[in-house]
Amino acid sequence: MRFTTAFRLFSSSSSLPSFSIRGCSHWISKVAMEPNVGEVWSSTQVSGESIPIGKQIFCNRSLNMRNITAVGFDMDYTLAQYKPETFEALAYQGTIAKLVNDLKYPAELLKWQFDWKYMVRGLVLDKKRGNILKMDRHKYVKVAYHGFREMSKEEKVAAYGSTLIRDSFDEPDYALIDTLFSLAEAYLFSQLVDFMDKNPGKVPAGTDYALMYRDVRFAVDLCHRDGTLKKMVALDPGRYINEDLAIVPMLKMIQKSGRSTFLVTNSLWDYTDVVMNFLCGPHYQDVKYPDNHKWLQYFDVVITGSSKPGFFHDDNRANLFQVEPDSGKLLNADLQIPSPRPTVKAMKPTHKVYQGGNVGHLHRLLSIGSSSQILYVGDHIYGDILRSKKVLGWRTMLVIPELAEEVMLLSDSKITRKELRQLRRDRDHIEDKIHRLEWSLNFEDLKEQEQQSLLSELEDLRVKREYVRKLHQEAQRNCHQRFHKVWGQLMKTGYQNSRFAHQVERFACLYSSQVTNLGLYSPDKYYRPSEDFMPHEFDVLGL
Ligand SMILES: Nc1nc2c(ncn2[C@@H]2O[C@H](COP(=O)(O)O)[C@@H](O)[C@H]2O)c(=O)[nH]1
Ligand SMILES: [Mg+2]
Repeated sequence: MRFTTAFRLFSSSSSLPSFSIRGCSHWISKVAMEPNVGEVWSSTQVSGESIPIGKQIFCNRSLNMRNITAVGFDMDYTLAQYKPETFEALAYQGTIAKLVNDLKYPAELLKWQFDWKYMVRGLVLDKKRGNILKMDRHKYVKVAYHGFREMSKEEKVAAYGSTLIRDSFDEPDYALIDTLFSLAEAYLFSQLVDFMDKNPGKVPAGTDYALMYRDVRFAVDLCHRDGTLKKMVALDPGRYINEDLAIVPMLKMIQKSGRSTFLVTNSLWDYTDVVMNFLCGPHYQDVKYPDNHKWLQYFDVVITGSSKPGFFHDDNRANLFQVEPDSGKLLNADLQIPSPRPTVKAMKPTHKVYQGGNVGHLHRLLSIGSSSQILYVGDHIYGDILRSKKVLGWRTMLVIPELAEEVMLLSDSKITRKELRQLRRDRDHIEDKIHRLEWSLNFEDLKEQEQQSLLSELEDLRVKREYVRKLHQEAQRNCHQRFHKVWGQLMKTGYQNSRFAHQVERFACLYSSQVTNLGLYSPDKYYRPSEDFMPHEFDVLGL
């Protein structure tokens, strides 16, 4: 048997009192006694008969919950919704501090401010060119900024317009902003690009955009690993995480329906315990028992330090450790999980907290016969959703907090969108007319008078076309800016689905703004997708 420890988070620092898991109780009881500041992210109350649009669960691929026997959750940005204005700001400040103190960037960076609303998910950073891109589902770059300067159409075409060499826009030359954790680093990268362009002598010698990105990535990574973020969250979770009163009722509902529940998070045990204690209690009534890991009762299996997406790989040979919740000690657990025996229904394991391992371990711990019996809810397309669905065949639900606002704005933009579509049709109509006139003028045997009349009509139409083109462009810009001043609608780029939307469509069976929206539907719900339409069907059916 091998003993080691899970106390990486708090034990590495000397600047704050060194905590043990038991030691955390002093701030837990503080949290328990003092009301949490800030808004409640969601509650169990939904007024009215129907589910408000911002809380609905949308379905890409039909999913009958009756076939699901285990529901699993990611923790960070899924169950725990961080407040970007404090949490991402903390990551931003911590990263700058490391750039200045460890990597010798100029001290004036310490005065920089973070606009947490500027960056959005789904963007792509071009590390070499210092550009931030938004593209459509065909990977055509539609919006592009160099630092904070909008690129002209000509610049975009020069950098990304080649139709012969289609770029994949993937690592290593590009970085995907596919988790909310990346917003601060993307913003800082843009600031540094601007800064270097204006002050080439002020950055360390030999620095280019790609190197700057690497420095930022290194510093962000360190903030997540050395406790810069986690110690602060542990001291005052309510400052960084939205309280969510609907989590416990949702978990209870799933358990009551006879399904297993599990948690698979990349966070280590001590931090997981901090966050889950905050989300699930102990609350005020439990002040006497603040450190009892009460939240564990809502899960059958908890896997921390899972190293997703590697956790989902078949060839992952990571050892599985049992975690002793009170002490945080690790015990090698690989040998103690029974192999699956299809004829004998395995007993539920008495121990439930683990670290590491792989998906095979989890299936055995849950006695899962078929991977399609699992629904996993996460926030990260690559870390949580893509591999679990594509390779394992798990059913998936993606949490997209931005969706709540997006659907509200979408609903407000109905009239504008109708007008936009009409302008587009007008333009098409004029262009077709122009084509017919040009055809007649070129290929038909016309009399002089007829020719003059067609030429004059053609001239009028060309003026009209320009007028409608400008109207359409203006209306499109207004619509774009109503969603986000710079990047527009999360799920669209012009008339096409955005690259992010395309990924959601391909990899998430379900998607919704909050994990707790699951609690608003029957645990036996049959989720059905909406009908698909091809472009010709829109016209023929008048949609
Ligand atoms: N070392 C790094 N850790 C990171 C980074 N970005 C996020 N994180 C940490 O991952 C987990 C996510 O947990 P999950 O519940 O969503 O699986 C959390 O502990 C984050 O702090 C990073 O860039 N480097
Ligand atoms: Mg997560």
